[in-house]
Amino acid sequence: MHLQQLGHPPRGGLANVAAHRRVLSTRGAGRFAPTEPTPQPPPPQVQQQSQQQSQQPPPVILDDWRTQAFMSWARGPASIRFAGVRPSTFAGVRGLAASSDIAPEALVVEVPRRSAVVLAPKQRNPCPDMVTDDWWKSAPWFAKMAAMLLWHKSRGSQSPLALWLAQLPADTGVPVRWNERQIAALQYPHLITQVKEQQREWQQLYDDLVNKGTPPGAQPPPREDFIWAMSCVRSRTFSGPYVGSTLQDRLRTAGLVAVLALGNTVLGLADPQKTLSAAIAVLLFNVLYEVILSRSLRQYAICPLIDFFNHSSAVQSEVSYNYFGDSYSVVASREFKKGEQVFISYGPQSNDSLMQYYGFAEANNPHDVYVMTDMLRWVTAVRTVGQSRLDALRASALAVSLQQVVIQRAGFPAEALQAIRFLMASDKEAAAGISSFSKPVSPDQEAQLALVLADVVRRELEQLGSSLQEDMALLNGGGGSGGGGRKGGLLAAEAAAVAFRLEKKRVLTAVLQGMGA
Ligand SMILES: C[S@@+](CC[C@H](N)C(=O)[O-])C[C@H]1O[C@@H](n2cnc3c(N)ncnc32)[C@H](O)[C@@H]1O
Repeated sequence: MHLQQLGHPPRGGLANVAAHRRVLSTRGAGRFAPTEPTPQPPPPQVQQQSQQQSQQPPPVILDDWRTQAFMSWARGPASIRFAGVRPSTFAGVRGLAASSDIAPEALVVEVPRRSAVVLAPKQRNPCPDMVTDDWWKSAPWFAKMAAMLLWHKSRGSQSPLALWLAQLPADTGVPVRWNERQIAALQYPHLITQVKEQQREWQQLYDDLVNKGTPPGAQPPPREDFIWAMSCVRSRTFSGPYVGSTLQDRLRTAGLVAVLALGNTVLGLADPQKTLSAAIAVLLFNVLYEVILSRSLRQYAICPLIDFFNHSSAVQSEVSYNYFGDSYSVVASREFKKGEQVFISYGPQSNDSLMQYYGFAEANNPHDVYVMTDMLRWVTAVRTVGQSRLDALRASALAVSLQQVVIQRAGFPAEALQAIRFLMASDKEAAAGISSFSKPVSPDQEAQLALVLADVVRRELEQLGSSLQEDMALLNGGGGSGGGGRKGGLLAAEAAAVAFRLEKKRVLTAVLQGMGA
């Protein structure tokens, strides 16, 4: 069975597993759903960026004791199969480097489910000594997985996952763990609002755990640990539709039903014909129930070693679940040369979600957008709009079309264009009603519209607090980045914020260039 990574078409894979693979996606993908305009081919600078994949900094092979212990565990007790990759750092960021040439479609990593942290739908509370069943039932998936992680951590070397846990990053680099000043450095109201909401939500989850979710006699984990665990979960989990029971579980159920049916027949408790029909009915019901169930439910998994892959939107390799092998795997989507970083795709994610959930922004990300939180403010600042026209817009179906406007490099959403055409129209034109502005009214009005849009984008750029050039100078000043988290003399959080806001400015600049402004 094949699950789809959000936005990615199913791909072929190893011949023997392809038909039974399900592709999983990283969380966070798809939360942000631009609706308009129609996707365009990537602009030239994006294609250039994709080609630059091979110009990655050279890998520095990781051979510290933690990595060595983890890799021995992976090879040994965890039975993780991998070929042609080794943990390395690239300009200070850990990832997986090709240790030999990797052919397209080669199996790169395969992790048995038993060596992964998996959350299946309706899973019973696996850590009742740490969280109550009531908390478990009401907590969101990532809080449950965080509790599982902390439970394993609390068992120290007793946990089968101890050597994997030991090498998780202490600083996940995500803005939910930043202070006010660092968040403000993002300069982008849309993400600032999202991060602050996330901080409130996570605080509430922790308060619930402390006040209602800790069993009598147990100590809740420290707040910092809980927040750290949730940020690890959100940046390392893949999810996909639930596949129901594993093949092994189904065979076990079938065996049990067969034994019961045989017992019944041998002991003469029931007519063999009826027993056979009942057994078949039970098995069919079982399979059908799970097939129906699996359509609406999701499974979540963090797979050791697969969680070392960094993201690139220029590759298509995905994480898949192999039903017959009961394992998760990554198959190379293209050739990787020895020494290159082997990336996977976390899905077609904008920098908003990459920043919020993973703590980085991708340069020239083709899926990036700019969400303008209050476009009407700029429209009315750059052109005079009569009050009655504003009232008519507010009373129409397009009332919110100039709030949270999702702007792509390719342009503006159709509803926003329609609303601005209506605001700019003469009284005579406007009398035709707002619905008549869904398409260009006249070449003159379209020319006016383009001028307004260019002015709006310039206004937005002007109030961002720094220019694209200043951000580039900040990032490049002093050069280099380090594991300790400095880049161009900036601390990791500041560097990430500057890199992020630079990309937002690139989106707006590309919009201006696209309009010839
Ligand atoms: C699944 S982990 C990948 C391995 C991770 N670099 C590590 O050392 O454990 C996801 C995290 O890796 C980092 N990451 C992934 N892709 C990246 C990229 N293209 N550039 C910079 N950091 C990236 C981010 O910190 C993200 O939260």
